[in-house]
Amino acid sequence: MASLQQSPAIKGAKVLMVGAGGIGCELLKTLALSGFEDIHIIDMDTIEVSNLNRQFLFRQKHVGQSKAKVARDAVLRFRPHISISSYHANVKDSNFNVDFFKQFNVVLNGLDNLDARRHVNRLCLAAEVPLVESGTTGFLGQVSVHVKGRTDCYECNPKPSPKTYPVCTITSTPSKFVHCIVWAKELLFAKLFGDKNQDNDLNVRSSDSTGSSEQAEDVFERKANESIEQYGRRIYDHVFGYNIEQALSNEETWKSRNKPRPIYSRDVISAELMQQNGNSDKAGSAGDPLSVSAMASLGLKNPQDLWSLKDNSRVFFEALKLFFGKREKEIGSLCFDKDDPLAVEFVTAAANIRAASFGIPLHSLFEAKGIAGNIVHAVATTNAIVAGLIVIEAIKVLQKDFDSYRMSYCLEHVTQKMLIMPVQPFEPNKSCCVCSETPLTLEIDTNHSKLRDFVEKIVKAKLSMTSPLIMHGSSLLYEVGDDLDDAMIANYSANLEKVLSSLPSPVTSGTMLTVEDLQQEFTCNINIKHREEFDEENEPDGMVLHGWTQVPTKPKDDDDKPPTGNGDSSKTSQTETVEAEAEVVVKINIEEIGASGNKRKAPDSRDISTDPPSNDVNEATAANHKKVHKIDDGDDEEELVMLDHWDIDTNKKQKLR
Ligand SMILES: Nc1ncnc2c1ncn2[C@@H]1O[C@H](COP(=O)(O)OP(=O)(O)OP(=O)(O)O)[C@@H](O)[C@H]1O
Ligand SMILES: [Zn+2]
Repeated sequence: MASLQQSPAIKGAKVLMVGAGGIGCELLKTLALSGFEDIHIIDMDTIEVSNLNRQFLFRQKHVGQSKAKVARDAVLRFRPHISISSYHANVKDSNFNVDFFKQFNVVLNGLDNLDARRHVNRLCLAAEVPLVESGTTGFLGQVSVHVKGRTDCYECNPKPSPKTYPVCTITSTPSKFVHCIVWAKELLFAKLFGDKNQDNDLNVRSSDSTGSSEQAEDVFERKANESIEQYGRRIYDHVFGYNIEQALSNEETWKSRNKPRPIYSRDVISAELMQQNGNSDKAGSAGDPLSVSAMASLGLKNPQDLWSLKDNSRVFFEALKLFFGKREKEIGSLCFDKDDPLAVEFVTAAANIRAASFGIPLHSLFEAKGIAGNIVHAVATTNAIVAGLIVIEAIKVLQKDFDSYRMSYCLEHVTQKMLIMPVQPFEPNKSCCVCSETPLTLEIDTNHSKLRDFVEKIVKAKLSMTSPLIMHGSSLLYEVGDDLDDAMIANYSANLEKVLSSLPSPVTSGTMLTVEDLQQEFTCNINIKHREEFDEENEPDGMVLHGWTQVPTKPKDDDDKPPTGNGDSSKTSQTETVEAEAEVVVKINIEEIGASGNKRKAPDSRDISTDPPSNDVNEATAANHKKVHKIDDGDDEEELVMLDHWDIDTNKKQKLR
């Protein structure tokens, strides 16, 4: 270490760290102790109590303060002679442009989301600064080096997309606890407490036994003069009783499935118990919404206890009562938040009651919260190992030791006698639209899709552009920027509402659009192909982008039977972001690791899934579809999306277990 600390390459290096969270805290400490003397940190967050168990540079007294600044101050206390600059800001802010990035010798990412990682990747490519990228999920971790022209870029390889479930699995035929959680948080919670105008696939048929044509929406509206107990019972009986009876009446659905059992509140909770349910005085104060808790009110203490159907029903009623009693102002604008205790209690109870109805094992609040909040518990040691690996790669980059660059994977179980698996970096993917400027193809209905749809669903959501500019030949269709005059703003706003074929410079089949992000200095050409029909379940955007390196969303659980005519699966899949942001991808084909155990031949570009074997769009897409591996979302274990070697022929799932 002493000799390393003296190395001019390290001492003279100017390093940018993005993210001062779990990995970032470890990284800053390791950089400082390894002899780095000029470190810059960007982090947009403030410190939360939940960070303190692993982000060891922070203490209780720092809660609410800037992570970047507190991390800087903490390290300067034991390395006072070095220079650390902190920026409490979003790395996507316009002042962190290519010129800003150019001043650094290497950039080190300790981020937690795809969008920011992509953004930094593009800036590093444009500024020609090497990037060391990292990620951890529980015991799994990964570090990779990206140097323009020598290795792949961060976006050369596909990334897993959020897990989605077919609507009818969620609304009608759940078979796993996670399906009940998605139903409880994205449908029931959203329906009762969220924005009334948003799309919601909850079965909203009237519960009116007289068969009147009561409007569906009314079922979830609290009626005038209806007590909260009456309202709660009506909702309960509607969603757990009446809706299940309705579903049962479709016999086809249950030919190959276990029939659910309708549950009515009167069978679970007596009128007397309902009256005594909960002690609101103990439930927390309306002035502090996050202190309000049905568990406290009911005297339920241990979040790891498994509640009975009766207890879940009590929590359901109590949580509903507390939302209306203590948090009424928020009703209509709430979104599920894993850090909102009352929301977690309600969702746990509702999911468990639904699970009981469908014969699915019930779960504790602790477990349900983990599933609902997509929580994979962070392991401080993994962060520390990954930080060490980042510094090792950074030093190689600074010493221009190209042949020694490695991607490293932290494994959960020893594999080939190793827990940390180093492999040679990939070569650049010649079809990568980011580093190889290969054009993309977009299938879209040019007569129905508006420019706004294209901007939101493709330019922002898929291409992660922050300040896009869209051109058709020399005609500018859309632009974002601070320096636009009123006439331009009005013109672009009008364009957003026009369908593509009616734009001033019409976009039709065969058009090539150029989309550019000025901040990222990233330009991308998109060939437009007119198409009219899209599969609502598999192509919910109503447009399909080809040649882009995101793994297509796998539309169905393998073990979910096809819907058998339940009738209400007409919309998009429910998005269940079990793996959405923690996108660690383990891409090792164990067999490819040579006898020495630490080498992997850099694959030729055909090995990389995003480099399809032919230019045929459909063939490439079909191949990509074959290569999607399923998250096995078993109810009681966390597993990871495994992208193995992406070999079209072998297409096998590898579990590191
Ligand atoms: N666009 C961005 N600009 C700057 N910092 C970012 C950006 N996106 C994410 N980060 C930072 O990256 C860090 C990631 O750290 P980590 O994964 O430990 O997340 P966390 O928010 O601290 O923890 P948790 O999500 O578990 O509560 C966070 O501190 C976050 O603020
Ligand atoms: Zn690339």
